Amino acid sequence: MTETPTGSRDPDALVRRAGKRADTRQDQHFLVDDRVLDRIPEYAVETEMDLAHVLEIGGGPGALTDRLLAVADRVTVVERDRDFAAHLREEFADEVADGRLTVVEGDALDVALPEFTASISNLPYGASSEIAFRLLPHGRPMVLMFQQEFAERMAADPGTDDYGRLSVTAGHYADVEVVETVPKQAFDPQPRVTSALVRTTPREPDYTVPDDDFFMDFLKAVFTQRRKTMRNAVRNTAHISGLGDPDAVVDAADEDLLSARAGNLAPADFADLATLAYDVGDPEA
Ligand SMILES: C[S@@+](CC[C@H](N)C(=O)[O-])C[C@H]1O[C@@H](n2cnc3c(N)ncnc32)[C@H](O)[C@@H]1O
Repeated sequence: MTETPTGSRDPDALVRRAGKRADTRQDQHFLVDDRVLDRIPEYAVETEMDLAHVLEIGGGPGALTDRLLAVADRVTVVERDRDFAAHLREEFADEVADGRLTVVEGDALDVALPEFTASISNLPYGASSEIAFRLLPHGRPMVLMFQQEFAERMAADPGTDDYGRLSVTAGHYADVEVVETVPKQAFDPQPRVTSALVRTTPREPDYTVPDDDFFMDFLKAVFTQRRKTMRNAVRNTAHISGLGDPDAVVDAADEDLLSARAGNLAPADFADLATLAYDVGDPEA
């Protein structure tokens, strides 16, 4: 335990007190740059995120946990590594005793998640996509660290090289912005690639879809063949192939969409086509 006030623990000292070498096969790359660590909660505070109960995935030695405890009423941290989970309980024993910190030892893809008001995490990159798509449907604002390339694809606009299925699926749940790129040197051990912080602001989509699962399947099918026109992209996909049938009755607006390529369509366009596919395709096929 330490007497250091919450929010100013030295990240290197935390790593030493954790008494464990980072295992990069477990995605253990720890943030050791105080300036980056201090800015992360700021991205939440400046947009007035509700910090009543912050969920952190992957606490590690606890440098970010420490910053979160300084701004949040309550924090739950999920950590898969048993030794780091034990270290977090010891390092923040006062906050655990006060009920301000809960340490859940387990895999973020499996454990029951608490009701949280925001998530702020430096994600394990090996599972960052799965974890993000487990969190996004909760409809809470988030500040998350990803590999830069992934972050840029998530935030990309239609018509850009980075725009793809990831942009549309993430954008289905939230507005996504890259707020900062983070160099490798901010971590120890350093990851192989540059990182980036993403802020997500949940919103209801400005379109409707037949159902979310069908929409996600539809996007997967059309982006697998992103260089083809939509009509050709759906032709070999059994349950939506009715849409690619030249005899299918579609109105002029949808005809235009079917002649376009996925990379140039906006989310609302995909929603229109998914609705049409739902109506003309054979869901049993
Ligand atoms: C990139 S480190 C971040 C650690 C710390 N938050 C920081 O910023 O320095 C990711 C952490 O997630 C943990 N982790 C890896 N995979 C996990 C999973 N599937 N579920 C929960 N924690 C995981 C690792 O043990 C590691 O402590």
